[in-house]
Amino acid sequence: MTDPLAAIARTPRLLVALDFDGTLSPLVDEPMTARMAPEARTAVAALLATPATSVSFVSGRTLEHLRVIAEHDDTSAVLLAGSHGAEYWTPRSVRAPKTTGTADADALALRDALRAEAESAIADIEGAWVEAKEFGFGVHSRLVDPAQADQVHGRVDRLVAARAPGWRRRVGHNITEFSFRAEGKDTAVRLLREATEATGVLFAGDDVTDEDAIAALGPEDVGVKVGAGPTAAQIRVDDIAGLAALLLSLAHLRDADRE
Ligand SMILES: O=P(O)(O)OC[C@H]1O[C@H](O[C@H]2O[C@H](CO)[C@@H](O)[C@H](O)[C@H]2O)[C@H](O)[C@@H](O)[C@@H]1O
Repeated sequence: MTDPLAAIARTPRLLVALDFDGTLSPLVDEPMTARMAPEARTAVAALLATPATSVSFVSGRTLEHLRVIAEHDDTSAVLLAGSHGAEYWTPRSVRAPKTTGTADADALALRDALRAEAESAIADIEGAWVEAKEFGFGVHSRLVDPAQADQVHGRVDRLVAARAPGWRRRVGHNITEFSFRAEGKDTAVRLLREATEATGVLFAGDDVTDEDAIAALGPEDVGVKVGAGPTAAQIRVDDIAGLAALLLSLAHLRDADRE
């Protein structure tokens, strides 16, 4: 049987698309303090130094927040997809993907109103909080007594179902997210593939929302699941360190193929 890593290493133009939280960065209580693990940082740098290879972070984070936690600036070669594929940043050498979704004044007003209502709905539950996001918001329960977590998410689920039934709902690690934009990480991979003219994509992620991207990969691509849980990925690694080792191997294989 063909080794999927060795096969993708030989693709002429490679895109390595990586989820951020839980994949490159350990999960932490305060989301804005999340940073890439040192071994993940080393592996990303190795891939960026490899010919004909693009690296992208594909995150549910608002683009502005992703740039902070990824310690990313305008000199960076890493492409970014934020808000689950609704926002992009690319270096000057790569044409930025065009999205078709909108954010008109009515949608933004509803976002702000529902976020305030969600905050009121869970205000009595210790540790529960609402993260403001570009196209919606996220409801966090990481710091909530586990016996009350269902209540937190249930209250806001009912609120959004009644007031914004067309919004997209996503579940992740101790979070429920709501967005008036429908893009998913599958959209991100499609648009980034076009932008980078990639002939093959390796996507890695740890959470349910990453499965949108993994399920949409083609036969030439490779999906990597980080940690436990159901997946359509061909490869599973135990944790961030395991992924970093795999990415480093990919960089070495790709370099070796070119010698
Ligand atoms: O797509 P990702 O890069 O994995 O982002 C998904 C969400 O990540 C953040 O929440 C998660 O990480 C937090 C920091 O480690 C953690 O406190 C929280 O429990 C996790 O759900 C982020 O806050 C969300 O906006 C992202 O959508």
